[in-house]
Amino acid sequence: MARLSAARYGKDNVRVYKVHKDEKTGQQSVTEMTVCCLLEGEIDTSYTQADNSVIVATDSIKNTIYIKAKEHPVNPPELYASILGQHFLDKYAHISAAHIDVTVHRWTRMVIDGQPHPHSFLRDGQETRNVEATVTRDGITIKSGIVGLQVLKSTGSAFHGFVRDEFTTLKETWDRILSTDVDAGWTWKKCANLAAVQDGVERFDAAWEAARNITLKTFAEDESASVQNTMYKMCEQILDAVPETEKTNYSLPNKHYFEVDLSWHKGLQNTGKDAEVYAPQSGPNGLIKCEVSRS
Ligand SMILES: O=c1[nH]c(=O)c2[nH]c(=O)[nH]c2[nH]1
Repeated sequence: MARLSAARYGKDNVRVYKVHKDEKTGQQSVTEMTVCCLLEGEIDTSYTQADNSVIVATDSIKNTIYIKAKEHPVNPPELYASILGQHFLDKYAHISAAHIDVTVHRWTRMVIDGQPHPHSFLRDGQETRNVEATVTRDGITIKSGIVGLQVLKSTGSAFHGFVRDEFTTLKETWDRILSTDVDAGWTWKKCANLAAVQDGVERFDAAWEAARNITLKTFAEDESASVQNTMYKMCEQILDAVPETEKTNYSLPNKHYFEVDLSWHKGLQNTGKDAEVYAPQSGPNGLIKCEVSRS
């Protein structure tokens, strides 16, 4: 016997752009995001009995994403995701959960001749601001984050004292390059309803800015003993800075840069204290993850 033990469906990769035109100043602001919206509920018969009467078509879900972006603010993304998810619960009695993922892409205002340009923007990096909201009739859980923020420090990182045995070839180092693509998240205490998300809505932008600043400052200033220890310090500070969060997490690849021994060529010294030219590695890479909660 088979049993449908989990099911959700919806539209993924819905790309949305919204412009805000300030009539007074003539300044325009833009937001570009990619949205995924998946629904759960009493939809089992659509899988098990070909009963399409319980299906809100994924095409209609896509339309709803655009309509809600028109009717409501898309910033902060935590609010837009909550509004969008709440719509599906309010509209369809048989839907019990809406899972909304929003990925916001960077469009940073250009500065031309020292002045912020009123309507021109540049993509300054692949970094995105990410939100995962799960809306149910019991409340709204939101996880916010940063993905794809690429950073490198050319010194101020060590790695020694690790297990040495018959499997070990890595040398200990007191000075190495540290580089990663930051994937950071912070999970908010559950909101009872949409009004609770809206109440003090500025906390979402403030938390994103704090988390980003903490990440960069700690990465730059920490005399890193390991990726593990540096990311833990970041997590602790985010929990301190954003009291409405219950846990925080990082997932950091350790992007290796190998020294190149060039001594075979006319005795060129390029290792240890003489290292200047390195070979960046595309893989394999370390991958270090953690989640830190309030005790
Ligand atoms: O910061 C690090 N953590 C590790 O677990 C590890 N493992 C490794 O080979 N290099 C590093 N660096």
